[in-house]
Amino acid sequence: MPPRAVLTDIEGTTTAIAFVKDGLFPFAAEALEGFLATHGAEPEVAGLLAEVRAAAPEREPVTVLRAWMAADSKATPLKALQGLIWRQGYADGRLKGHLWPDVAGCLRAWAAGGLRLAVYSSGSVEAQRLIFGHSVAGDLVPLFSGFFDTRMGAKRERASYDAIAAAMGLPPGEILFLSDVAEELDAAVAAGLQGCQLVRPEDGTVASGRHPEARDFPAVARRFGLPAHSQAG
Ligand SMILES: CSCCC(=O)C(=O)COP(=O)(O)O
Ligand SMILES: [Mg+2]
Repeated sequence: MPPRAVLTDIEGTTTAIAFVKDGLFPFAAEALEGFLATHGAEPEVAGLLAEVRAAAPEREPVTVLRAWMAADSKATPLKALQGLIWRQGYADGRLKGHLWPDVAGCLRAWAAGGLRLAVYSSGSVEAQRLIFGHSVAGDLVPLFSGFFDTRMGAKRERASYDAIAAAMGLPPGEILFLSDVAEELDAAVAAGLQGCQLVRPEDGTVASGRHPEARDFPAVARRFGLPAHSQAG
């Protein structure tokens, strides 16, 4: 059945892994203490620090956050704080959201063709809106009708995809999930979604052999009968 909606991952799927690991993560790491000193008492930040304390009550929150960063943990309060720190960098132009050149044209063509588009990333909803809102291809946020992060559950858990399909109001089988990570696709397919692994050799991703594969978004379109991408980018 041709998909009626596309749910996409970000890192490794729409966006270079290097942009996240060598750009976004160090930006947040360098700014962490200064950000907490300036904004730590604000309700949103204080609430996230309370979540950190609840997760690891025996240590200082900043120590826990540093350990999570070092481990590339997908802990929800860390991802939310990173999103808040990146906001300033996108606003003043120090950050520009990377997208592979094949991505924006396809997203525009798919939305114009009537597909519903949504994002599911370990990056917070704020971070998702920032990367697509300040992308190298312009503001793509209006193309999306849903943004989902780890508040829906972990990306390798089937229940997260059950919850996202319910939130999108579509039968799971009508949603195509795109990711570079086979374990995320395993969970999505277990929930009944269709899945396709983005295997971008220039990003170092490796095919699992367990899912349909595509090297870029036009190849996804060909494989799943989606509208062809626009040359306008
Ligand atoms: C929203 S851009 C930052 C992505 C991020 O923080 C991350 O941990 C990567 O997660 P993804 O689920 O997009 O692979
Ligand atoms: Mg990914």
